[in-house]
Amino acid sequence: MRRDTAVHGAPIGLLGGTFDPVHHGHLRPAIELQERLGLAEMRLVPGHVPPHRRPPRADSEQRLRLLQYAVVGAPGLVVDARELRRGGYSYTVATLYELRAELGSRPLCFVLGSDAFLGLASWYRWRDLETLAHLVVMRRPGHALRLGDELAEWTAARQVLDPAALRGCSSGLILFQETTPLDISASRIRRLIAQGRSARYLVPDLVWGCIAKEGLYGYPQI
Ligand SMILES: Nc1ncnc2c1ncn2[C@@H]1O[C@H](COP(=O)(O)OP(=O)(O)OP(=O)(O)O)[C@@H](O)[C@H]1O
Ligand SMILES: O=C(O)c1ccc[n+]([C@@H]2O[C@H](COP(=O)([O-])O)[C@@H](O)[C@H]2O)c1
Repeated sequence: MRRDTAVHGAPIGLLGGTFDPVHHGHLRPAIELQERLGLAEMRLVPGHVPPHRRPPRADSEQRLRLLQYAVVGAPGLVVDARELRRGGYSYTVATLYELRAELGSRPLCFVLGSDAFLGLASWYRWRDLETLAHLVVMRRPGHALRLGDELAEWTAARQVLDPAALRGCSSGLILFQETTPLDISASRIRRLIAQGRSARYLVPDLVWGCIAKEGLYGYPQI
């Protein structure tokens, strides 16, 4: 934990994901947290090969393009493609080590949905994460937060209720946050498109346009 380190600069938020494709369920909570937590920016960090799931349907360049369309006109949201450049499995701990080396003592807030948080104890070197970043957990509709004993105990020792606490140290705290509940998932979007149905308004219009233009996820090409 780095609770005693002097910190410099406003916190930076990191929302890691497969983003296959990015959707409003990522973007609206991301911008709410960026504003509420006073983050200098919220970086969307697409993974290359996800460690804990099947490979994405769209390739890395396609998912990156969709993300770049998604953040047009949203100055608080930034795309950070380091995991795509690094290649291989996208272990969060490796990404956070890189960022910590670049950003010194600045608070880092790794944001994840409650579904991802439930699996935290299976992540690669998960106990190192607290030495590198705070964790901010957004409640995801349809995913009750029933933690196993080990994760519940670990969480209780680190949880804070006041978002301002994250600004006072570089890493090591856990904050749960309510964001606008949007029951949207990338898998549902992929399923809709594969069935020849519309996923419009679940994603930004520019993202939908790119999916259609590039024929992603089985979108019919005329
Ligand atoms: N609707 C949502 N509300 C809150 N958090 C979300 C939502 N959708 C995704 N997240 C969170 O965003 C991060 C990246 O999610 P990811 O890219 O895997 O999207 P997904 O919709 O969960 O994809 P899939 O359906 O393919 O599993 C994860 O931490 C996930 O919990
Ligand atoms: O580092 C790990 O072992 C690890 C295991 C599972 C998920 N993650 C990260 O958690 C984030 C959300 O994952 P996902 O599968 O919901 O897109 C994303 O940044 C993943 O790289 C990381």
